[in-house]
Amino acid sequence: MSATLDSRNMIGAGMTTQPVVDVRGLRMRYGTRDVLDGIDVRIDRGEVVALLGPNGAGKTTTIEILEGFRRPTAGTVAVLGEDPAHAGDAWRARVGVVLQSWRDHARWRVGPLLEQFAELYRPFTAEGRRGPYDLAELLDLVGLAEHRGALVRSLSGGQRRRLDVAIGLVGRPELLFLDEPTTGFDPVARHEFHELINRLSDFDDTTVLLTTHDLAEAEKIASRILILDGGRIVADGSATDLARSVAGVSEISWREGGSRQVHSAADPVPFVRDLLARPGVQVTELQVRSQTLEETYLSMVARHEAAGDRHPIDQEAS
Ligand SMILES: Nc1ncnc2c1ncn2[C@@H]1O[C@H](COP(=O)(O)OP(=O)(O)OP(=O)(O)O)[C@@H](O)[C@H]1O
Repeated sequence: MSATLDSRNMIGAGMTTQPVVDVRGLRMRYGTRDVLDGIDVRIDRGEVVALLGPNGAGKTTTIEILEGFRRPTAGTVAVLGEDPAHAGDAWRARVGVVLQSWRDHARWRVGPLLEQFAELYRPFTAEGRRGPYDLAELLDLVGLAEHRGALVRSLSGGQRRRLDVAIGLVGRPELLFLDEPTTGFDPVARHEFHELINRLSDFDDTTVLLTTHDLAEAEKIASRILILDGGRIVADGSATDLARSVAGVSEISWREGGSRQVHSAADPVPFVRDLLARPGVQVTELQVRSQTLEETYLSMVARHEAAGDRHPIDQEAS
């Protein structure tokens, strides 16, 4: 083992590094269909990872396996050092889950419901862990302070989703799973949610794994992006890393002698340097626009579609 320990990976002073999520050779077959076809992923403490992919790519399946709600067909899965399929309540207390949708709790009021959940976590408050959130602090964090006494069924869709996030957070998890967390959020709620995720990872070192179809959201909050397609991870890196791996990533535009010019380059710096160094040419309105994650994503998925491995393998069809 290396003598220098990355502080993100440390479980506590003097303890060894351990990935928060360590998945090897993960396969999932539904009937005759291989939805996950050999996935290897390691996620370290404090990372905010967005899992992207087309509808049906297997994002929810992957997350449900990591949460311990689904057993994989093959592969090894360790989450916070344990196999989620066999981990007990003490492990579950360290993990927060926001599923795609909840349909129960409608007759509860927001405050008592969250207090009830907090009580479930209290017995698992270990030394060095702060235990569940205080209700007022939690309501404030998720923007529900004014709805403390409201019936759950009276909440709007976006408020209901904030409550889901609060339920996932109440035990102050070390690892938070969020499956399409911002569905139904208005732009203000979305912005506040992004700030909340940044705060959790920056100040509490919470590890976050989320799925989303909102690529601008992934670009904004995720330190790392995984793209799942055709049963495999086809891209893994920061939004900038991914953009760099797709040709012609930056668009340089400028005005010269009254006309507008546009050029694409993988690395815009040498091009801009040469452009500005040309004698007698006056360049104005110079702009360099990097490829957005949406453009990168579309290029990558199209590339895999063209390669013929877009869809999970259907054994019967082949
Ligand atoms: N319990 C199940 N039994 C059979 N097939 C299933 C089951 N759950 C999911 N699937 C199939 O597995 C594939 C992956 O589903 P999954 O929900 O994991 O995808 P996803 O990437 O989360 O999709 P979306 O973006 O639409 O939420 C889909 O083709 C789905 O129909």
